[in-house]
Amino acid sequence: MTSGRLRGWGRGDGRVCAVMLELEAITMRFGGLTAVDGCGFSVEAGSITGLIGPNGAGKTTLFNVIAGALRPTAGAVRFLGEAITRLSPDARYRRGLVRTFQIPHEFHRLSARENLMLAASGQSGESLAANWLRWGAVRAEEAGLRGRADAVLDSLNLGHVADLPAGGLSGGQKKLLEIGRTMMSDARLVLLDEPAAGVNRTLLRDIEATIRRLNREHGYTFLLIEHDMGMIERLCGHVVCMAEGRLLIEGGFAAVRNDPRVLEAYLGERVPVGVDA
Ligand SMILES: Nc1ncnc2c1ncn2[C@@H]1O[C@H](COP(=O)(O)OP(=O)(O)OP(=O)(O)O)[C@@H](O)[C@H]1O
Repeated sequence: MTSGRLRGWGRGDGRVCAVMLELEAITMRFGGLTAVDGCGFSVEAGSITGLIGPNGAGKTTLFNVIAGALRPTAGAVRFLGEAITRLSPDARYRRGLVRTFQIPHEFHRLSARENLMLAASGQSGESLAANWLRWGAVRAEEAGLRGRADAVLDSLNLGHVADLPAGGLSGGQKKLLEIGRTMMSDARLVLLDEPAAGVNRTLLRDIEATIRRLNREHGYTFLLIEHDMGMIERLCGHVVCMAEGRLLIEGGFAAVRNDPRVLEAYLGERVPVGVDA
């Protein structure tokens, strides 16, 4: 069962880009350790692409390079046809490249609703001058944001925790809140880091349904790191497998699952669910 619907994105210059993200020979070294070693692949617009690989394969490091938290030692990142390797994480976020974290990064004292309102980029309430000069407009915008945050919370079945401090939510609810934050931004590509980790079965289904809905109805493209192969199989039309910093194989889930190199890469680890030993 795949999403994998191709959808081009207007680039603003009248052309349509079918490739959302291109990684060209990315290398990331930490001192003497090469965490990512000449890794390159593309993510198609409208796809849900899975990034798998054994522990230490370099997946999270690659996410950090894509999101701009790390400047690669070598290689280039292109987003919607534009080189973004030197852009800050903020500039990437404003272009619609949004990431979530394996361990959610909520503001734990703020309510779930306030966390979402903060995620909406570019509201005039952020500017002191705007607060003084256009008080009425700012208030109206805040009311609009509040309504949008409540609608997002409702759609994630989190309406009942809107006023609670985000720090008190369960692990799964925090993951949903992270996805909710992407819904408050103008996301085009969402990088999801282990959305299934530590989440119970019911919430896992909610998270999967949300990802599928955002992909189909809102046109979000997803690149997701996940060790839960059931989730990868159910969601991802395309799978990329890394090992020891390199691209090992990419393709449909079944082809990747049955590739002997993948089984060998996972040797010595718990063979992932869905991969026949
Ligand atoms: N900031 C850092 N400084 C030094 N080494 C690092 C740093 N970040 C990651 N590494 C190393 O780079 C390698 C790749 O780590 P990374 O976290 O990217 O792997 P991963 O595929 O995401 O693993 P996992 O599935 O276990 O989360 C590991 O050997 C790790 O110890």
